[in-house]
Amino acid sequence: MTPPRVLTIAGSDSGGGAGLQADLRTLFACGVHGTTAVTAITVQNSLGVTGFVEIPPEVVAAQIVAVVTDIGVGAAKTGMLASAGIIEAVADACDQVHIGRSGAIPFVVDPVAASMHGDQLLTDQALEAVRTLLFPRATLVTPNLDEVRLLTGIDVLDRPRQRDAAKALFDLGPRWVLVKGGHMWSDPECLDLLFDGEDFLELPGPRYDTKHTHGSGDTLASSISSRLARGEDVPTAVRFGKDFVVRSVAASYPLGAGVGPVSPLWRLEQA
Ligand SMILES: Nc1ncnc2c1ncn2[C@@H]1O[C@H](COP(=O)(O)OP(=O)(O)OP(=O)(O)O)[C@@H](O)[C@H]1O
Ligand SMILES: Cc1ncc(COP(=O)(O)O)c(N)n1
Repeated sequence: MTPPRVLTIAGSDSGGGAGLQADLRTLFACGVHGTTAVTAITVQNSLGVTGFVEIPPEVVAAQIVAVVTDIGVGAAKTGMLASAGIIEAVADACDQVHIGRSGAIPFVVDPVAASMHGDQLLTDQALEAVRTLLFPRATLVTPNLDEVRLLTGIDVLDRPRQRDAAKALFDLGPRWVLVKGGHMWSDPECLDLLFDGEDFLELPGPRYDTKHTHGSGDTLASSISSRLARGEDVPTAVRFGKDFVVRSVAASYPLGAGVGPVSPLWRLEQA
């Protein structure tokens, strides 16, 4: 039987820890067929990103239309989008194939701005395109605290500010906001906060003492997308994703001389 399908619109990480490689690994472990619209090719290893080339915007758009019109899609997610030109092309292509709030297909926007080493993966000019073109189309946005600061100017240092940030992000137009708490270094837990414009849902989790968390954001957004593609509602899919990423951080491993990746392989070992 054909499994559910999820489209990831993301960059390639040559080290295999994050980006579309992490997405495909996670989708496979979640029993979903993953398709890709590649946005950029990074030169990357466990020590960081030393460069990237962008894929021409029209080629990114053509990949989206090609896979959705033939293979179909139950949910789509974004990762690294690199430039305003690519974001504009993604927004147009998504409208064309009914991905996002105006269409029927759930759209998870992970507004990746930088790698965990601090290497920039999105131009400064593109932030405005994320705000005005992507957020209003999104079913769910999943920023980390650095991305929250870039998008809203709010420096989240504690849980009350995390709530303020969720409200400010909701005002940009997404249906749901998930403010991830992995970068709230003073917190002994990793608390992610889901907001629908009225109610908050707290998703507490442990903070494992490991530096090997490369790809945790991609793993979270992809595992959530895998459940949205099965027709689950957002809170149910987000609860699944949080549990999935926590287990994947617990199963992370060292790789190279720097930061190793989280691993969704625990799920296959359980099968
Ligand atoms: N050390 C940790 N132990 C357990 N869970 C973690 C840890 N670090 C992050 N997480 C969880 O992983 C997910 C991603 O969190 P984070 O806030 O780090 O996003 P991110 O910066 O986009 O991830 P990354 O840049 O590492 O891909 C969240 O659900 C967060 O709570
Ligand atoms: C191609 C690509 N996409 C996303 C990330 C973010 O992942 P992380 O924050 O773990 O470095 C990355 N490093 N590379």
